[in-house]
Amino acid sequence: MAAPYKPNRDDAPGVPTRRAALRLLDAVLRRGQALEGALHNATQGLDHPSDRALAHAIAAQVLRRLADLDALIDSATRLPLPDDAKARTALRIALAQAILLETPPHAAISTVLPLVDGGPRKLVHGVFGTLMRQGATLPETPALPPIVAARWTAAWGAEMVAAAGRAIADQPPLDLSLKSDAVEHPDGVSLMPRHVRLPAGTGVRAAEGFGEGGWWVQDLAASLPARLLGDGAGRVLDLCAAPGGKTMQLAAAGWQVTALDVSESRLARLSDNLTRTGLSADVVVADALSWTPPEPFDAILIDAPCSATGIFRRHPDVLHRASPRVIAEARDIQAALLARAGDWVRPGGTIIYAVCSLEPEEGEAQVAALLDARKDFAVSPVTGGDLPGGIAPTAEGFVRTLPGMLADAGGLDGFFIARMTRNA
Ligand SMILES: C[S@@+](CC[C@H](N)C(=O)[O-])C[C@H]1O[C@@H](n2cnc3c(N)ncnc32)[C@H](O)[C@@H]1O
Repeated sequence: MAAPYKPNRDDAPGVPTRRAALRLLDAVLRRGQALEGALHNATQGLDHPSDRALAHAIAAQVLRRLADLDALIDSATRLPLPDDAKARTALRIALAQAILLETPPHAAISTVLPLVDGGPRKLVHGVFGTLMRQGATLPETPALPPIVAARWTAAWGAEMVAAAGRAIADQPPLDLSLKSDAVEHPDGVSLMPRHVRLPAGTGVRAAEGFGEGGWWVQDLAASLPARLLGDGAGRVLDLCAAPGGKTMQLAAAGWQVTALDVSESRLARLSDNLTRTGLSADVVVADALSWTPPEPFDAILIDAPCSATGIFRRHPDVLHRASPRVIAEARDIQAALLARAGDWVRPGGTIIYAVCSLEPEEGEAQVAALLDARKDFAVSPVTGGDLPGGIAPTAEGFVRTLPGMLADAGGLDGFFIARMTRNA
């Protein structure tokens, strides 16, 4: 972990926030950290929550529009700046503010120039000035990082890539999962039973019924895996459970839930969520790669750790962190989890395998490998009735949500989900 940051006392107002944005971008783009995970360290020394929020917003906008911002910068420099040059990142920050966050250009550049003190200040000033004089704008539809665009074009086609670009431009709506349709909840659009969709930017804690605990925030796609198990029919293992969105669904549906996760801090959030919603589960802190259950379960839900490229709308950093190495590492853990869990479900029992990833090797390929290796498992095909209107199962009976689906209703995250049963 990077050493905590020490503030520079000579900084003019506004500069520390831009320094924090620079550290955030450095953490994501150079060290492969998650944007949310880097926030605490990178914003040390910013006393006001609004400054921390601004640093976060600037970094998130840069990550959303990185390819387009870089194209602008390259259009105004004779020799391309190296990808990881501080001058390039400083320009990305200044341009994102001036073009996307409505910061007056003089404020956008004057707060950024100190970031390149002792370096190419003149160049940064000159490139920014040139672009502002030209009235630089960004394309209406954001471009994806070229490596992601190439990968997704190969896997899903050009139309999906265009839809993913459009999805980056819009703030996604807020989905709630309800404990039951009878609970108090804010008014919104319901796309399935026990679901409500609210406009983007709705504040959660102030929303109706938060204190009563009748609902929790969960993207519509993320609610599908637990729905596929139906009403409680015995003991279920929620493997990789924290922070507990699916645990709460399963408990609310009447399952006796064992919620296991390797992360103690994330499980603390799961316990808080259970307390707020008045639901219960047996919570186990353990590494699923070494833990063994005392007896088999009736069902297992594996919401496996993954590259998380399906949640790029809310977490644009995933687009830049999901390198081939990261995807390959996730794939190895997923295969090991699936292989172990196969022995933990009773004959006749069900496994749900889910990943919030748009990479086929983490989804379709994992299930194909399991079905190949374990002849005692078969797909239990998902039907249209299990899914929101407008989404159909794949020909194999899986769920594959992609950018572009339900676009008119606000879209949903990218997920792969399979339901399999072990032969009795
Ligand atoms: C996709 S998240 C789970 C989200 C959760 N199911 C929900 O709906 O709120 C994946 C989880 O896997 C956990 N995890 C990763 N490796 C693990 C392992 N070897 N054993 C148990 N949990 C693991 C992570 O700590 C993380 O909480």
